[in-house]
Amino acid sequence: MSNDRWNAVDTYFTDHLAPADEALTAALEASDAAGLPQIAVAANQGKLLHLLALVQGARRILEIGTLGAYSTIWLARALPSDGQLVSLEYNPAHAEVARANLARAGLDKLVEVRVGAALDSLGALEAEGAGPFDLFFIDADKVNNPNYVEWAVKLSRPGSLIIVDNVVREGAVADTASEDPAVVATRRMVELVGEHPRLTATAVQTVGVRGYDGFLLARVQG
Ligand SMILES: C[S@@+](CC[C@H](N)C(=O)[O-])C[C@H]1O[C@@H](n2cnc3c(N)ncnc32)[C@H](O)[C@@H]1O
Ligand SMILES: [Mg+2]
Repeated sequence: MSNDRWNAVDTYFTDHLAPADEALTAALEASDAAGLPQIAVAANQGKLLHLLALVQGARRILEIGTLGAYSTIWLARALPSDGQLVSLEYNPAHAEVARANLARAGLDKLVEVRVGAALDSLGALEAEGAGPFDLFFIDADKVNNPNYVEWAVKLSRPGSLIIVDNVVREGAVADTASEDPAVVATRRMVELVGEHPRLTATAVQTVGVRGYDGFLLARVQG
């Protein structure tokens, strides 16, 4: 089946179930204008994040990898008015675009974008006694995915959800011989999750406007 077919189906679903609005469109346009890479989640994936946060009744969300805050907007829109989302971003230029996009979306009071290497910010969050978070969206440098999952468990409560994006690596995740650091780390993360005594999880392959990919969903048990 061709990418054209995947795109057409994604567009059909998105038009009917996850239509763009002014703030989402403006966020993507501002991200493009600032030269950010076009690697945000697709609209229907953003809506899935939104729905997962709603189903979870999430009040506190931690995102690792902000880019222009497109996924952040979908997630933050599921929060109650006293909710909080912390999004960790390494690149100050990305964070600047993200903050402007969040302000335009009216979400700047709910969302804090923290600049720095996520591993440093996660340490700082723990030291501050932040958490527990109800939902984690991990979508940054893939080589650190095992570390990010460990941190998510540390900052979780029983029942927290952990979503890890882009786990398929164009199918290479099943390649035991791959030496690609992102693939090796993703495999380590999947196996860590599978063996973790406090996690129950699955992973799903997806196709669509972002090509062939997939995500992992885990729940922290008691
Ligand atoms: C795939 S993009 C995030 C996309 C965003 N979640 C969305 O779907 O709209 C990954 C982001 O992670 C950031 N990043 C890369 N390494 C990082 C690190 N060590 N700590 C924090 N952020 C990092 C990149 O600068 C980039 O903005
Ligand atoms: Mg992603």
